[in-house]
Amino acid sequence: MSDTRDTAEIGLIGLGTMGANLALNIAETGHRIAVWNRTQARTETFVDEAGDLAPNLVPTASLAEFVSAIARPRRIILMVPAGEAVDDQIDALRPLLDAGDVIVDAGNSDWQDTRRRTAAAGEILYLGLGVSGGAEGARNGPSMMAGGSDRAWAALEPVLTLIAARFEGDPCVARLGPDGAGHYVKMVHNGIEYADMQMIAEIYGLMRDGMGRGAAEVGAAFARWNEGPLASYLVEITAAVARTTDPETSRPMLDVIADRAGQKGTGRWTVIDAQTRAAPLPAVEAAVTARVLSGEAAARAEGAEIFGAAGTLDLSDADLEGALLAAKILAYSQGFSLLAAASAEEGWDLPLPRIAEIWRAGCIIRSALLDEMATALTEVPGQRLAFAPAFADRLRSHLPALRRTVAAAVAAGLPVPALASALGYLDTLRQPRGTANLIQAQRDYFGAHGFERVDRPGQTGLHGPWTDA
Ligand SMILES: NC(=O)C1=CN([C@@H]2O[C@H](COP(=O)(O)OP(=O)(O)OC[C@H]3O[C@@H](n4cnc5c(N)ncnc54)[C@H](OP(=O)(O)O)[C@@H]3O)[C@@H](O)[C@H]2O)C=CC1
Ligand SMILES: O=C(CO)[C@H](O)[C@H](O)COP(=O)(O)O
Repeated sequence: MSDTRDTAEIGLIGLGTMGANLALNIAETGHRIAVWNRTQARTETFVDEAGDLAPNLVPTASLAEFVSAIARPRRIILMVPAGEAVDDQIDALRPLLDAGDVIVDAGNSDWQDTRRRTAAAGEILYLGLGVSGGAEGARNGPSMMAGGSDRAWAALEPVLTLIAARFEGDPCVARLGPDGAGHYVKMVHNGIEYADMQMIAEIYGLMRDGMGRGAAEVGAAFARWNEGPLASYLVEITAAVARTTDPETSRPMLDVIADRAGQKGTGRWTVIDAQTRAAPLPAVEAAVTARVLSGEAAARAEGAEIFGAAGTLDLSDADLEGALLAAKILAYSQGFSLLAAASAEEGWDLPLPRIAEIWRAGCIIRSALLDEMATALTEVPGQRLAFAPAFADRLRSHLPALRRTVAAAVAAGLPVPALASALGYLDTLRQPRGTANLIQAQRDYFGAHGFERVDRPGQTGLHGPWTDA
């Protein structure tokens, strides 16, 4: 390739689904961007197909050429799979970089890896950047959650602001805290995404299996709901996929796709992290479990043989819409509660209203509700979103629909684990005297674990006068 020294303002490594689109997005802002990909043929195809944007791309054939093509201080975005690939890429880059250069990890890295890499970066600056929006978002405007030092952020803020999605002119990007804070928020975003997708899938299952509706009818219902308070990217794409026909068989696409969902890890990480902080997200747990059980096709077939088929449902569209809305609010509320817990524990001071704001456009969980959530989180900082007056009102209106839907599904034997868990979460939070007194009695009975009495608050380690069972 020709001499490219210092000809680019920024660089990007990893021209896969996200990296290629992000590079084109940056090129479109007028920035010249150097690109390098492990498999060189991909770089060549990428530039060949870049059309009018090709003059702003600086293809490079080696890592050394890539680094020398970028003006100093260098800004280098990594868009490669999380884990070993990121460490390997940093190790390969490090000897080629100078103090003050910035590495940006824009993949879905584990936030603790980002914390470790930030600490090890020395004179190289490090920014952990959660990017949401899939291929379309990366190309036309993602939502981005940054974690790192002020210096690292200052180096990237101008270009990230230019490429970000905008909600009424407000760019959907922010520095949310130091080191792993950005990747942490992206992880929780993905946890909410899992719950949102699972709840939508459960509503689809009720329509398909309990109400005998075909994919086109399902698509029409989601399209209608997307005009109301449920308006969101995930509801919109659900309507689109349900209405798509397989060109090979002329059957609905949904009917030809195997019912086995994959996962890369962020949902599972969210659940594990939440449990370690005693800030559980049952709706996300249910969604992760459902993805795992979706892989148990043989067991599900055997279960159907042993226990028989599910029954039918008598529910209105209004019930299904209200159920999805209430459960969705509860899932987002659980996510924000986890962010609040992590913020306090890690000393991050996460700006929860700003997080809701930068999720209003560009990201996979964007939803009409997020603008209202940003306001609610500003008005009642630290409060559970579900208890904020605007959302408590919405929940009071739609909980009867969620109850009718869950009750009917349970009675018919149709699985609604995420919808039911959202309801169980709220019902637990509205039970002034819970049932953990019995748990404590049992623990004391079998293991002398002790309990506290209601009439002697603060005095712990008391034991019961248990007799043999
Ligand atoms: N797809 C999505 O919707 C989203 C993905 N992400 C995250 O973005 C990151 C990239 O994802 P995506 O673009 O989908 O992935 P792809 O699989 O499409 O692309 C991966 C890219 O990384 C390169 N790569 C893979 N392994 C290595 C390695 N060991 N060393 C150097 N380069 C490597 C590949 O190069 P090669 O051509 O040689 O294989 C390719 O360019 C991931 O962390 C993902 O979780 C974040 C948000 C959304
Ligand atoms: O980050 C994303 C969206 O926000 C990625 O698409 C991610 O891969 C989704 O997670 P999973 O693959 O586990 O479904």
